[in-house]
Amino acid sequence: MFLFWFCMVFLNKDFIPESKCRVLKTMAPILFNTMGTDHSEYIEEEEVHVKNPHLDSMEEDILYHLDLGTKTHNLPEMFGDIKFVCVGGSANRMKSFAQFIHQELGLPGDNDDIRDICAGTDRYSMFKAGPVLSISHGMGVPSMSIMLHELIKLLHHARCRDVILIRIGTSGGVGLAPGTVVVTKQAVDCFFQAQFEQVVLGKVITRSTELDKGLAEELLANSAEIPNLPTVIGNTMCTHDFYEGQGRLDGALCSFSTEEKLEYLHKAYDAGVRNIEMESTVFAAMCLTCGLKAAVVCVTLLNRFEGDQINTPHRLLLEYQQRPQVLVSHLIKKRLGLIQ
Ligand SMILES: O=P(O)(O)O[C@H]1O[C@H](CO)[C@@H](O)[C@H]1O
Ligand SMILES: O=c1cc[nH]c(=O)[nH]1
Repeated sequence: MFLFWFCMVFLNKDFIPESKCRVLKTMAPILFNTMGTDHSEYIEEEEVHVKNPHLDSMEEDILYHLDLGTKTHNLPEMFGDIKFVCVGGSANRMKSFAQFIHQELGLPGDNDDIRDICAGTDRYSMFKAGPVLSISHGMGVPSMSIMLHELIKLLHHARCRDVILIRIGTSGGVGLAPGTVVVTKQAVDCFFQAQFEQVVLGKVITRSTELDKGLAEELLANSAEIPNLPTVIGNTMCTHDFYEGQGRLDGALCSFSTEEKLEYLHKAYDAGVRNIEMESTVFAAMCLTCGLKAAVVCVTLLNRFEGDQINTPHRLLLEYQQRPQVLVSHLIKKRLGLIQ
């Protein structure tokens, strides 16, 4: 009880500077986690909700594709302090993001020592830097969905609280200059609807893909504080294919004309779509259902009104990929009170 009142007094904004207050507020749930459950009466914290009644009766939960489990690993000890989870398609990108954020947060130790927590499987890669978890999800909805099932259970078993999830990805731009960062307003399907359809036992279940508005606005406001980071807010279309599914003329198959392609992309633009990628709807839907605040931040690699092939030099592509990382790192540092 002493610890509780100590923290309540100490977290009072009038008592200490705002920057320190934010760091302590971030740490407070970790302190409170060690104190039993009654603190929830006093401090509002968002738990990670799994929506599966069967989980409670399972003696052990094996997170097969992450090579982790509730009996083999002490998940609260390994992950209980996680506050930010960043996900992206490629293992290398997520490793360099973990190294980058390690450096940006001024964490102790050498960022070359950051190891892949999921090294026992080659399905996904996961890296931890202080309160930040960085995980790869592969390409497409099924790959993202499997990773998210296991990640959300992991956060639940680890008793994490107040976690936000951000996808940092790449995309095709619609009417935007290559290199523009798009903060997603709404994740929409290929009919421009803000919904995700999952077939369960032969029936279609439709889930909302609403993202956290406050978080998207915060990211957009943060982008204005960073030089050379052209950023817009707009809808992101999620497709189940990179080629025909995104109206490309350069796949192994193509059943439409250039005019039909452009007509579709213009319709998408008129519906508010500013970029196209392949995971945002399932990401948004699963996070929303489980009470997790989520955002999607993708850089555009090309303007789809002008072409389909990604012929940007490799060096420039790498620089573009870093832009969502720079923006998200800025947000994390601000939230932790490390910058004003
Ligand atoms: O840049 P990432 O996160 O890999 O995502 C985008 O790139 C892949 C296609 O090249 C798709 O997975 C698409 O969503
Ligand atoms: O055009 C693009 C570029 C990256 N990722 C996509 O899904 N589409």
